Amino acid sequence: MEKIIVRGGKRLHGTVRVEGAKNAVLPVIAASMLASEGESVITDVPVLADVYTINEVLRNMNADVMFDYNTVHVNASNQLLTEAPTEYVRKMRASVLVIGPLLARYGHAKVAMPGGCAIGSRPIDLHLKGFEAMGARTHVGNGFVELEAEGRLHGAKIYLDMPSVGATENIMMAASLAEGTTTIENCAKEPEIVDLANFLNKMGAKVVGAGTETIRIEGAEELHGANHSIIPDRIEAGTFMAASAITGGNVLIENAEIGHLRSIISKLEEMGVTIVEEGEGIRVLGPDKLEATDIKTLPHPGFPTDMQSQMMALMLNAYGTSVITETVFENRFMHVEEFRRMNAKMKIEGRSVIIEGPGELQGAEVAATDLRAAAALILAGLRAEGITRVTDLKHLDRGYVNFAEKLAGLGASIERIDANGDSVKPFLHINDQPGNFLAFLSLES
Ligand SMILES: CC(=O)N[C@H]1[C@@H](OP(=O)(O)OP(=O)(O)OC[C@H]2O[C@@H](n3ccc(=O)[nH]c3=O)[C@H](O)[C@@H]2O)O[C@H](CO)[C@@H](O)[C@@H]1O
Ligand SMILES: C=C(OP(=O)(O)O)C(=O)O
Repeated sequence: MEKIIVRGGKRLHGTVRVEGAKNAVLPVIAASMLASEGESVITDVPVLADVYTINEVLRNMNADVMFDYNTVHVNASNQLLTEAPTEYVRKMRASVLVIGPLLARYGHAKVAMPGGCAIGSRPIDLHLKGFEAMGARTHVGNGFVELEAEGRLHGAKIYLDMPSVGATENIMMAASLAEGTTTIENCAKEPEIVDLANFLNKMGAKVVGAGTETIRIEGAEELHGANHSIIPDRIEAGTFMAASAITGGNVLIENAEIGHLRSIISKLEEMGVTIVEEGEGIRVLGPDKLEATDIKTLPHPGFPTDMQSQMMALMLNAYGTSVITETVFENRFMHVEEFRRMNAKMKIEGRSVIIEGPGELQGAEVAATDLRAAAALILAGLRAEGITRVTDLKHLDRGYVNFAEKLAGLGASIERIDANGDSVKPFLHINDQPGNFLAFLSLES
């Protein structure tokens, strides 16, 4: 099993560049299946396990997909299969995003029911309600969800009980090819929603209002391939901001979009971190002493749940009492137990964690319980006394490109090793043709 070994105590300094956003590229690749003619060329694509997974999902449904360095080419003009391959759907929940495009284009989609995961039960009832309002019939059974529509989907007025990112994206994609106008009220407002809307519009769709509480989509007769470059990853940016802050460092984060990072910046400033906007990005200067603060995760523009565990690592080192309240997912505190192995003192009360800081974090062997927990444990290791070993790195590889390498480039004492204790080379992207996916997975932790 691969591990990341961190020796705490180094202040980070230098420059790091943020990749394209995982949570933007996955829906954009799914949306490329809506094009009945032409190729989509998607640039600034991060080389992540999740991107390989969605590419493989599309290939298994008969789309031509090529991943060359940071560019994905999709040609979906072939007749596509309407059943998504279960082995890949199981790897990644975002695979449910193929339902909207398939249903809109062919009136049929069958996908394995995504189960819960380490952060909560994560149902897809809001996606299904939206499709039903547009004329689809849904059948859930034997571990699958199957949707069928007679003829074209029709536009509908859809109100989401909560602003689900995935439901907003899935419904937006389906509505882009439906007959008539769809409105989605109380929709998600994340920057990744805006990025998807921009891509759909380049494909010939008519989507207005993305980034606000109501999106209006006028369905088009057909859509074509388009060129699109993916927005920077605000969660990767936030994670490196936290890394600089926790080590009292001085790091310039290039390609960070400040407008997407307001809630994170505001909390870091409350903790005594200095943030300076520079031409090339955002400079983050960590203080000698972090101050306690409180955080409540919320849909955008509130504080993102995907930064909750990284901020917890900071709070463990902050002076005073901090409280984190998680309102988006009902079970996103699995990392608390792992932090405790590092001597962290914290108490879970319902949906909140109370931290009396600063603790004296000690290095330990800890397991990444999910993607962001993996990053958070590494951040804690940067500040802990002694050596921290982080296992279960398959989670990390879903969402961070060469994370250990990038931190080492900033001066961290960090190394990724394999089961024999040999150093693992950073992942160099290979031209991703069918089959190379397995080469990537062989790097598996
Ligand atoms: C690939 C991707 O973009 N993933 C992001 C996306 O996940 P995802 O799209 O799955 O997250 P949602 O916004 O849909 O989920 C938010 C909440 O709504 C609930 N819900 C959602 C759909 C539904 O039909 N019914 C329902 O009850 C979920 O269980 C959760 O409690 O947004 C999350 C919230 O910002 C982020 O943490 C994930 O990183
Ligand atoms: C929860 C996350 O992703 P996903 O929805 O793909 O599990 C994440 O990016 O932190």
